[in-house]
Amino acid sequence: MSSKLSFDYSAAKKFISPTEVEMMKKAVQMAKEQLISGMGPGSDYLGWIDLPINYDKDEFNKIQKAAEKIKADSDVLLVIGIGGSYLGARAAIEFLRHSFYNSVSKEIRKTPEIYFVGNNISSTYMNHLRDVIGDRDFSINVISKSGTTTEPAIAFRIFKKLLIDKYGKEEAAKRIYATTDKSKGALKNLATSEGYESFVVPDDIGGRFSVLTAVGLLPIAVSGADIAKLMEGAASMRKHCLEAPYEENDSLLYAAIRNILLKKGKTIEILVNYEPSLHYVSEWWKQLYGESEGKDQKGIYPASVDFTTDLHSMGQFIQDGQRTLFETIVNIENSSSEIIIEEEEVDLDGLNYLAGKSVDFINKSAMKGTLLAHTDGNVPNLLVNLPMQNEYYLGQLFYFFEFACGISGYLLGVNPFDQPGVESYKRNMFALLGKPGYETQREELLKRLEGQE
Ligand SMILES: O=P(O)(O)OC[C@H]1O[C@](O)(CO)[C@@H](O)[C@@H]1O
Repeated sequence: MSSKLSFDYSAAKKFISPTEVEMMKKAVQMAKEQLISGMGPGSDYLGWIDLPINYDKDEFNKIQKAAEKIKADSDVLLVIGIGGSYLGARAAIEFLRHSFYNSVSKEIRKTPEIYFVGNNISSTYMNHLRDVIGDRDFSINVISKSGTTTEPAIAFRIFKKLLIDKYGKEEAAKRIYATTDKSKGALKNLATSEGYESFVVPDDIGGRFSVLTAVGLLPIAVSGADIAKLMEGAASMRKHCLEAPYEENDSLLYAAIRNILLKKGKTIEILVNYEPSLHYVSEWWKQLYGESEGKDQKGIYPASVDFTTDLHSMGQFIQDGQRTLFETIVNIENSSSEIIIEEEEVDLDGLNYLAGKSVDFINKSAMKGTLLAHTDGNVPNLLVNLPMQNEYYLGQLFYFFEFACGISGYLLGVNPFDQPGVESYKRNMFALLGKPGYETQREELLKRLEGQE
């Protein structure tokens, strides 16, 4: 077993020549130089680079204390946030904790149930969540870097009322934890005026790079996962990313290879897993790469599948559809639990040939077989190997993808740290909702919508 995450593109060698990898070296090194010197575009948002060795220890202790209080006084924690203020925490909790975290008995889980809200505008979802909370004790961690995002603001208004109705204003304020900008935004103002305990999203860390700040760490700590180990893993990967030479640098090579493949018309990258617990890691990764690279009419479209589940739905397309795809498999080398297939006296289901084999061995065989089949179908397959499913290696994985994302964005010639395109839908939504200041756009949009009827 290797002691760190490793990137392996040996299965894709028929699509990529050693010369191409060598020829990318200079560009990658320049991108790295730009990134770490802060000379590239978006350099106001590079706080994540040194975060794993440079984080605010007082804030970290405060997070752990708050987590202990929530664990002690709440059956349920609501985590309100969207995008980067949601996906990292959910990815970590689903990856690190029980597959049925909220449903398993409290004796096994030992920590509060955790539900995510404010990541959609569905009244059905929110009403159903009220049913789940029932009359149990709960707390809220509301997370918004800008403090002005509509989805979490709506959910917060609704669930804050529930909390106040249950506990009264004063006690409710003690059960609200706000993670936001240190000085500005509606949420910060509310937190200050109501006296909520607050945590800071540093100015120089964008939402999608914020999982290792209080944004991710407070909910992750409440779930019982070890956030110190998570930071340790990220710190070890930071060292590797910064110090390992190009030829041995997993993150630099991943950035290089995906850009080589893009130049060959592989415009869609599918992140693949064989463990359901990685589903939200893929969702986190999609925002990281989608918001960072998809601009100026450029970028690799980040998609994801959960195998073997999706082999029975998307498998046909990947094997045989339009040849614009490549796959990156996140492979957990050593499964954390084992089931052995038992022999049955009468082999009615025809599975006795598997007797004595572990379910993980079967899963890995499915992975290897699929990798070869997809490669034969002209879909290059890359591998990101994680030795085990724990906090340390998840910290490595987060940092590995973040660093590669910065490099890859610069290779592509975009600013990987802004997201101007997200504003378009917001402007239209505000205009249609009649938000003050959007009167002219409202008229125009209403006319356009009438024309469509
Ligand atoms: O933390 P905030 O400011 O509520 O933003 C949530 C998400 O919304 C976006 O700003 C896009 O609108 C993402 O970049 C961000 O992760």
